Parts: sequence; structure tokens; C-alpha cells
Amino acid sequence: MSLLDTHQSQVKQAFFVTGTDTEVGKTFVSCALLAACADAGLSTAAYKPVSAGCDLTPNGLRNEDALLLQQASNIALAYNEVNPIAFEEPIAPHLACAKLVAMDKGKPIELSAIHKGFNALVAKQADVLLVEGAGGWRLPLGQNNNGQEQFLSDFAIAENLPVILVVGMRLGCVNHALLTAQAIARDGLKIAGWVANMLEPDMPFLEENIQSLQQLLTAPLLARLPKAHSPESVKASFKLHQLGLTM
Ligand SMILES: Nc1ncnc2c1ncn2[C@@H]1O[C@H](COP(=O)(O)OP(=O)(O)OP(=O)(O)O)[C@@H](O)[C@H]1O
Ligand SMILES: C[C@H](N)[C@H](N)CCCCCC(=O)O
Ligand SMILES: [Mg+2]
Repeated sequence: MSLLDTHQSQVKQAFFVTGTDTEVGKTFVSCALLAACADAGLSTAAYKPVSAGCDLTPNGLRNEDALLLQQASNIALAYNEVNPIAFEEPIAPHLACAKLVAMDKGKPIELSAIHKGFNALVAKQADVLLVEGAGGWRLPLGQNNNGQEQFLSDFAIAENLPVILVVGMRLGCVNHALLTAQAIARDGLKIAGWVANMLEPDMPFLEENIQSLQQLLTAPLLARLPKAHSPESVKASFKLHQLGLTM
């Protein structure tokens, strides 16, 4: 029985949300999907295992993505349950981590800690659990104690999570989307679907680019999100039955 099967007995469905790059709308799309699930009467939780770019507050580091995901979840979650590994600098997390380790102010990122946080959220038994990556699919986490390079995708692979791919619609996204989809498939995971996030409404041939991706990506197009003032305002873009969340 795969890890996911074990987990699925406790959650209706967990998804790993990745994107064609950083800043393409993983958080925005995740919050919109969480709102759509809540409207459908589903209980929701979210996880941002690794964050970089945080404010230092009296309660500790706080990442904007993680706060938005915490707020968009309708199961009450403590901040550290949502985001157990946080770095202050808005840079690649493995570099932020290496800097702290070099100054003896931190320790290497451990995949086991990411799995532990995931298992704790699975135990909350939400109908839907969204895990947001950081940057793109192959996010480095630095070396483990055996000197092996680790990636956040290793976590998704080990948990056998279906993946939602957020494509930031801008020139160059077709290549990024196809390379990401290819890597996910070669990693043995299923893409549950992809989202056309229309960050740049005036992108030339926007429709033609979306149609090209529909032809070139085998996974279904889950939603076309327009540039909007809030994730809540575009939650109706999702058809939850495509994700097996409603009949
Ligand atoms: N469809 C949209 N309409 C309006 N604003 C959007 C939309 N999608 C994303 N944004 C905005 O663009 C910025 C980047 O989006 P977001 O933070 O979701 O990207 P991300 O992929 O999660 O980035 P990161 O890699 O840092 O996690 C944010 O300010 C977000 O609010
Ligand atoms: C700081 C930024 N907003 C993201 N949270 C982290 C992006 C990491 C990108 C790593 C890479 O270059 O692929
Ligand atoms: Mg984000």
C-alpha cells in the first residue's frame, strides 16, 4: 500500500501544488482552490513546508504565503503546523539554510521534518490538504547528512502526491510547463491537472498559448484564472469534480 493510500484513509485527497517558476501564482491558486472546496462543504488544510522571505515578528518568522494558506484553510492550524521550515531572506531556501549553517545558526533541512509536518496535518483528517512547494518543481533543499542532494520533489515522490501545476501565462511558459510536466512524469507522479494563471492579461496570443498547452500537456486544464483582486473572487473557476473532490 503506498504512503498516499495510507494517508488517503485519513484525508479525502492531498495535492502538491507546483508552478512553472517562483511568483507564478502557486499561493494565489491554492487559496482560490481552498475557497472553492470550502464552498463545496469540504474541510480544508494547507501546508507550506519550506518558505523563504519572512518577516521577523515577536512570534517568530512569518511568511506571507504561509499566512495566506493558514487563513484560507477552514481547519484551524497553528502557524508552525503550516510552515515548519522558514528562512528570513527571500532567496533560494538551500542557500539561506547554508548561510545559517555556516554561521552555526542553523541546521541542514531534513526531509524527515517535512514528512513529519505533513503527517501531522494528515492526522487533522481534512477532506482536502494542499501542499504548496516553493519556486518550481525541482527545488533544492541542500545536502543531507550523507552528502546527498535533496529536493522538495523528493518529498512529493515519497508521499506519492498527485500534482497540480500552476502555469504563469507569460512568454516562455510553454517550455517551462512542458519541462516541469516531463520531470513530474519521470519522477513517477501524476499531474491531476494544470491551471492557466493569466497573470499578464495582455500577453500576445494568450488564448493560443493556452490552447497549445491543452494540446501538449496530457493533464486536464482545471481552471483559467484571470488577473483578479483576490483568490476568493475567482474560486468559481474550479470544477472540483475534475479533482475527484465532488461527484
Ligand atoms: N490571477 C492573479 N490575479 C491577481 N494577482 C495574482 C494572480 N496570481 C498571482 N497573483 C499575485 O502575483 C504575486 C505572485 O503570486 P504568488 O505569491 O501566488 O506566486 P507563487 O508562485 O506562490 O510564488 P512563490 O514561489 O514565492 O511561492 C502575488 O502578489 C499574487 O497575489
Ligand atoms: C523567495 C521566493 N519568493 C521563493 N519563496 C523561493 C524561490 C526559490 C527559487 C530557487 C530556484 O532558483 O529555482
Ligand atoms: Mg507562494
